[in-house]
Amino acid sequence: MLRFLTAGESHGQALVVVVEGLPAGMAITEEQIGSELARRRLGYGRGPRMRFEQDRLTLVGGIRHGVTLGSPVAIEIANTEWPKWEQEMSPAPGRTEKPLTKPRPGHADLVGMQKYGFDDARNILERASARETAARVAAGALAKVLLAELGVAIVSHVVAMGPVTTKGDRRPGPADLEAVDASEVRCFDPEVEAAMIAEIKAAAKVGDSLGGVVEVIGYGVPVGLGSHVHWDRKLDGLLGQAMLSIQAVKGVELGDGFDVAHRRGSEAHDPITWDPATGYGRESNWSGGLEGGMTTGEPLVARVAMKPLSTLNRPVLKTVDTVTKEETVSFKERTDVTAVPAMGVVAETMMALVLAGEALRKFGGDTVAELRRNHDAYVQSLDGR
Ligand SMILES: Cc1cc2nc3c(=O)[nH]c(=O)nc-3n(C[C@H](O)[C@H](O)[C@H](O)COP(=O)(O)O)c2cc1C
Ligand SMILES: C=C(O[C@@H]1CC(C(=O)O)=C[C@@H](OP(=O)(O)O)[C@H]1O)C(=O)O
Repeated sequence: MLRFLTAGESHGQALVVVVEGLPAGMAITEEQIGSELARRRLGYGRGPRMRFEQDRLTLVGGIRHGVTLGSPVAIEIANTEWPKWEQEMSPAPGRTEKPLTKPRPGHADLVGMQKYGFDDARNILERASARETAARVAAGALAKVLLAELGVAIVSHVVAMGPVTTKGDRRPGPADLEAVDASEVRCFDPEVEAAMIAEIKAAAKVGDSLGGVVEVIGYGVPVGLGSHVHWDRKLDGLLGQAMLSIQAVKGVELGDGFDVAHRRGSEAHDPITWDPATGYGRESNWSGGLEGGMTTGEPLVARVAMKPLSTLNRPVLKTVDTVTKEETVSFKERTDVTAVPAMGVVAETMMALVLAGEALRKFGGDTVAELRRNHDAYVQSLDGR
């Protein structure tokens, strides 16, 4: 079993993540984690904060001389902006002189203030903020290393930015990841990429924000991760929860998802094939690599929809001042216009963490060699089955 916990506030001193359940003997470098963190910060439309703030990484425990020990791995991501925020975010008793009292519609501000009994929205938004996803991505980097040992690779790309969508259904493979990363919007098609950038520019010009859709694909996933036997073991359910836990994600589609609902059964299910050399296969992959809550061995495909960000650079969204109860508007001078490309990297992370957890559940092992041996023996045993 793989567990992880994150802690820390957006403008706090640091984020911390503890990952428990990784086998011993996994080779891990700070650079691997750092490069995943860097990928998450990128993307056209990200706000100014991404330019001046840096993630300062420290491997606190669980890794010695570049190898996991089998003990919990603890990672700290220090915030280089902390000196500027030390007073505002101090854990010592005291109060901020000016509490934030104009909650933004669509953010966690108002409901959080009501639920947790605060009169300062900062007590809520600091934790609701997607800065927390940096800690998840650090954990996801470890999960990706584990999955690579089993021949699993995860790729994501942006398929919609606001109204601009990709044409056709060409999917990047593992070898295309570098090309996708080289795109400022993580879109595989240069023509559509240009239209997406134009759309972001247009939204930014009028102080508005954009959402979009990302496709995440898991390659090399073995047959039989997840299970049909109980609701909370179904991989579709685990993936749905993991993706929907990402800030501003409002929809998840597995395989052809909503589209299959409009087809007849004869055009909705992937015909099963048999090849003496490669065993069972599917003629198509409308199911997105999932049947009965288990992976089929076909690419695992999830599409993840993000709403337009709720902080706007233009004062248009109506709200109420929680002190005076007077109508006012919510706006801020600094926000991302869109974070869809960054969300794609977070979605890869969530798929990696779910798959790594299920791989450990199925194959077990205290060392990575044991995990690999168990995996390979199982894959071998499928020969002809
Ligand atoms: C990578 C990433 C960056 C985000 N950046 C912003 C932002 O700059 N401004 C904003 O209002 N929301 C941003 N969000 C979304 C908010 O964190 C999110 O809407 C908020 O926590 C409320 O949660 P909910 O939308 O899931 O209900 C971002 C989300 C992600 C995944
Ligand atoms: C800091 C990150 O994302 C932040 C997520 C976020 C939000 O409301 O979720 C709002 C923005 O922060 P601020 O309002 O301070 O400019 C983003 O920059 C990050 O991803 O590392």
